[in-house]
Amino acid sequence: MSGVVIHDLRFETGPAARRQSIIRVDALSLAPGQMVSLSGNSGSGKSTLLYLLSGLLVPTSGSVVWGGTDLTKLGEAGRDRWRRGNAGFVFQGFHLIEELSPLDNVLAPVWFGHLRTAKWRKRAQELLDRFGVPQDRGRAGLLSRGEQQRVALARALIFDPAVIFADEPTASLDAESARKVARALSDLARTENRLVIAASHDEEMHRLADRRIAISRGRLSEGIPA
Ligand SMILES: Nc1ncnc2c1ncn2[C@@H]1O[C@H](COP(=O)(O)OP(=O)(O)OP(=O)(O)O)[C@@H](O)[C@H]1O
Repeated sequence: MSGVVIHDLRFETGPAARRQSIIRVDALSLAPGQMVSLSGNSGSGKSTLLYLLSGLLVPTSGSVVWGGTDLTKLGEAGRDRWRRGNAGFVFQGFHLIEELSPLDNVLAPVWFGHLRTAKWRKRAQELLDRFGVPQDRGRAGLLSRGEQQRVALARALIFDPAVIFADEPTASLDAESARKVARALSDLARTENRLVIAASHDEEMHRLADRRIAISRGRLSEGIPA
């Protein structure tokens, strides 16, 4: 995976007479091995850009090319396939199945993909160990919020994705847990050559980022976040 190259990306909403530009990026490329943070006020377009980059949203025009694959040329099934093979997701609200154990949460993508659990169990355990998640407390809902987000990180990594999309990954955590998650994301980029793209309001995330992109009303600028 050689990162992403974007050209003339536009995302607009509303009827023709009242067209509203939500995202407008003339050119941008993001290389692997980096954590890229997206900052900006609420409603500036951070999540929309993540969705466009991951093919969850289709732009009005423009291209999003990942290592030669233009997501905008693929249908929904093709984009799903690309995500399964290449992308992991981390969200502010964890999106765990609280009734299941941490291990079963990490294995959930394996079940949804109709793959053999036995083959993935060891990797799931190793990922939980790596992030220091206790596995002796029953269901995931009983873990602290920081631990829950680390389970979500382990789950995002189960298929060894080249890119991780994180939407406000530290927003609902206390300062210490937030620092741990921010450092883990930065490590995943720098030491494992993944591309981490994180929308965040958290200064620590921006401080640890290799590239900082500020968004204001859907337009990007690089450097010190707003
Ligand atoms: N499909 C859509 N139709 C209409 N408006 C949309 C659509 N998608 C996004 N928007 C608008 O685009 C703007 C950007 O939203 P987005 O969620 O990307 O902002 P954000 O920077 O992630 O905000 P926050 O920090 O609050 O999560 C908002 O005004 C939102 O209402």
